[in-house]
Amino acid sequence: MSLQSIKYKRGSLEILDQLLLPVVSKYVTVRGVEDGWRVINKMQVRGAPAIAIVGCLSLAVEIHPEVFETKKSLRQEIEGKLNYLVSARPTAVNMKISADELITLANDLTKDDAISVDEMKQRFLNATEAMLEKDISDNRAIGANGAKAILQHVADAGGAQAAGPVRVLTHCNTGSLATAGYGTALGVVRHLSELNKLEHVYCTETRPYNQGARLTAYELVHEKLPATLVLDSMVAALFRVKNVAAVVVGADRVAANGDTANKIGTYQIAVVAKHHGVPFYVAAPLTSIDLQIPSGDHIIIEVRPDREMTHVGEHRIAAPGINCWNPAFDVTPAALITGIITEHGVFEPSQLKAEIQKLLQL
Ligand SMILES: CSC[C@@H](O)[C@@H](O)C(=O)COP(=O)(O)O
Repeated sequence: MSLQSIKYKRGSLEILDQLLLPVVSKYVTVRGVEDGWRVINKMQVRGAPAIAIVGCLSLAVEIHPEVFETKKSLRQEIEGKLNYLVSARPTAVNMKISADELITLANDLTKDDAISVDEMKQRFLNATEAMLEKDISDNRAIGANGAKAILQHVADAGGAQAAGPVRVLTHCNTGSLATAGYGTALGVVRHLSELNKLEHVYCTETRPYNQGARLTAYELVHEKLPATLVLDSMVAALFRVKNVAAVVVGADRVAANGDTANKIGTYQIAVVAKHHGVPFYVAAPLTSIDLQIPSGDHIIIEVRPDREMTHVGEHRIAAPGINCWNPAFDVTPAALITGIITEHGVFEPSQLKAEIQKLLQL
């Protein structure tokens, strides 16, 4: 059974505290929006899809016992609190996209005279809860599409791994812990394994928060997948000697031109992959794609506290007094990206906007 980062039933929400993993496995109760904002901001829950789902469900558990006199008061609460939740972490777009969708729903229901305030609340709860199932089914589709694309690329290129199984590299954590389940980039790895086409997966440590060493490694060991941890500084050496067939990473925000913000260190892996001729894939659900911004220059990069660099847990590792720069994400230019793997297919960055507009009939 895969790990469960989010436990929800109507009126009750718990998240697996990712600050304590892999040493302690403990669930934290999220009683409402204040708790939701805090667990996202402190990174007790993290990963773009999980941030959005926990944020929206924190509002669902808050609203569940409340009684609203009017649809207008319910709508105001939904809009105000969702916009507040968007401010917990700025780079990932999923929370913003989900908030906008739910606010639109609340506005439509407010205008519809045939719907009572109680029905409006039920419809809002149903829409929020549907995010859990949808995320898992999207991830399964991403896994299948990504595995197919990687195997096809390897077959087209010929060479040692032409018939698979393949060796892949991933960065940060994009698995069950970062989503409602299955994972995005890690879903691709999982699907390769289900096809018996995964020879080995390498995961980076992902300094400074160590999502790779603490979380991805934990998931890979849990799933008994053939995996090896490498330090972030080892990627070039790894490509030189280990015959890696592809890189697959997640995304926090993909701009309309395909530029992709993801965990700090992603950009340098893409540069090194280009040098070695290794295809570089981004796995992202449509909820991570921001067609409102033309390029990655418009993405706000979250800068995290120095302490995440200077300390590991309570232990100081950096010289006291040194200045720190700690951006949590970087932007990989579209030119370095082979394909963007979505639940609807794999798109070249230059085709992304047109393909999605076609899908959404914009
Ligand atoms: C499916 S998770 C995709 C991204 O959110 C992931 O790659 C990442 O960068 C996570 O960053 P984090 O700071 O741990 O929230």
